[in-house]
Amino acid sequence: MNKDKLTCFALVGAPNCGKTVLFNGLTGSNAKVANYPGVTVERREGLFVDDPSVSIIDLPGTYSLRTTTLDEAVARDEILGKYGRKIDGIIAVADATNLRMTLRMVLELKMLGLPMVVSLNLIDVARSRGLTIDEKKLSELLGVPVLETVATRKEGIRGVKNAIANLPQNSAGIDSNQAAQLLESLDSNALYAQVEDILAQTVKTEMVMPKWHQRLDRLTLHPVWGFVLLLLVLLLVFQAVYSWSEPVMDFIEDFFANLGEWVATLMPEGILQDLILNGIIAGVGSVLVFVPQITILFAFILLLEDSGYLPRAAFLLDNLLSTSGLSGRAFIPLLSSFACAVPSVMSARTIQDPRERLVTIAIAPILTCSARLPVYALIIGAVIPDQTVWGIFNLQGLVLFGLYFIGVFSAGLVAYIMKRLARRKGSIRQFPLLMELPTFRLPNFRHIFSSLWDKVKAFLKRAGTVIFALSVILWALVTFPGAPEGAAGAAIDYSFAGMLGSLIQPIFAPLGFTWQMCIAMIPGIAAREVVVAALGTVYAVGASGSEEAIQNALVPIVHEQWGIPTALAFLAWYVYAPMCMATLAVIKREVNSMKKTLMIAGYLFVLAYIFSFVVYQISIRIF
Ligand SMILES: Nc1nc2c(ncn2[C@@H]2O[C@H](COP(=O)(O)OP(=O)(O)OP(=O)(O)O)[C@@H](O)[C@H]2O)c(=O)[nH]1
Ligand SMILES: [Mg+2]
Repeated sequence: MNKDKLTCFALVGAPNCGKTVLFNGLTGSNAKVANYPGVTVERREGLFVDDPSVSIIDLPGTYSLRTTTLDEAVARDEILGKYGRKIDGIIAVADATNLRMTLRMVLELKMLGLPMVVSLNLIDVARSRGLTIDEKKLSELLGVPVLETVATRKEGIRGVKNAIANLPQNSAGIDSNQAAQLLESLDSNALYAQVEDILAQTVKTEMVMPKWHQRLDRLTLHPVWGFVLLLLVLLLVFQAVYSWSEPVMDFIEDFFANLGEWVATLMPEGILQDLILNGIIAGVGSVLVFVPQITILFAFILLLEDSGYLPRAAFLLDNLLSTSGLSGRAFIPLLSSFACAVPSVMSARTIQDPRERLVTIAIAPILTCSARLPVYALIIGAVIPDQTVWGIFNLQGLVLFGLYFIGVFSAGLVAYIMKRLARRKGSIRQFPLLMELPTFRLPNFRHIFSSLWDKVKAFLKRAGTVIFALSVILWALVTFPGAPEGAAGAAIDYSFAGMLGSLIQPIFAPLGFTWQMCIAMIPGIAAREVVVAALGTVYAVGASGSEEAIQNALVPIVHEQWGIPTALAFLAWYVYAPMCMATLAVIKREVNSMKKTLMIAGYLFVLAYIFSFVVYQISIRIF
């Protein structure tokens, strides 16, 4: 269908009131949802399930149409039709637990004169806290349909769908200049008075927070115990990533070893067998082994996101972050970089101050993303003994925690240095952290399982596509051309990859990197976890017999061939290495400057080199 002919309805409302859950329900999409403000930062469009001639647009949350941050501006501009799309109507989502905050926006929207329905969402939470709202009266006062909904349980969605179907489909729209002027001329005091008046007539009882909620709030925001709790939570996550994943990882490893042996008995020796065994199984298998760890990490991130704990941690860290020139506002974008730097760089749009936003974007790639987990896990598995320390901690888990900590610490340090530089230029402005604290909620397990499955599926899909393809290409590069007749060295030395590796290796020799590592780092530019797959392929082909290659998983190879200093230097390299095309591309898009992007990539590269060099030089003297 021609896009211009679609009727467009936009979902508008305060942050964290459930717009995206509703959007997913109305369009059958699965956009990201989490329990903190500022999750959606870009517009997203989907077709209405009941009527494909209607398009629904999900927008970032905004408290008012007069806005300050980039993500909020997206919402306002969309409504005003500045993106060239006329909006035919508004689905306003109101947070029933916090009507005061939401109503002002609803009134502003009403002034624009667009057809509108109001979804009074989170009504389950409001009720459980003893709040009663007279929905009929509210609808009467606002002059638009108001429907109670529990978006997460799809309650009341039918009503919203019907109301949408009954909206006039081709409204005249609004004149964006006129609307902008109208918004400018609004009298805030009069609006507030109107909100209070509506509240007085519709809200019958006060909301009482349950005791457990108050206690949990006090604990999580406590200046000392709050930190202890945060530390314990993080420690638990890394311990779990290690200890809980072990049995499944062993199982997957065995599975690929058996698969390899089985394939070897099925096929005659030769080039095809070599491709399947050493190219595909060694490459893809060595990455798939990490699925359990990634799953556990994501499960924890999702749990933390859904419970309402994260923004409290942001408040706790506001002071600490401010010493480095950032505010608690940077916390959530930065936290999401533990999953991946790409959404993290995008969610920096919620930061008002442009400089703070740039700094946040610049340090996001230092924080350990989940694609680095396989690299860390491989090397830790090879050089750090699997011991219990102080009775409860797994040493490998502790080292992993340490690596994450180095990431966090370095990010803080870099931000601090950037702040000093900025101050010299006299351009620092700090906005206090003003963020709505969402209420704690029992995580919605259906949502967690389905999001988790989406993430795991995405990882598997990458293994089946990008990683598969790169493994095959790399296999070809390490296999051809074959060794000349009567050659003395190993065949791989004469291959294209061998030649390329020896060419690059001198640059990395001071860091103790072998040429195999240099080769593996090249496809790793596409995505960090590919490094592990590439190492799998390079070492499998390099091994003398295919039998040996199948049985030798990567861990013992690294253990025997690299030596501790090289392994540690490689770990150090990956703490900073800017080698991820997707991140650089999104940084380029968000900062909109090639120069800044190159500067960010450059400083990360230099840091990686220096840190790795220092680690190598120190450890060859120790080990
Ligand atoms: N109990 C309950 N939880 C809900 C309801 N609607 C949404 N949620 C939860 O509220 C949180 C926020 O939902 P989102 O859909 O991400 O909110 P949003 O309005 O899109 O937020 P932003 O994109 O940040 O503006 C999530 O944790 C949802 O699971 C509801 O009706 N009842
Ligand atoms: Mg959203």
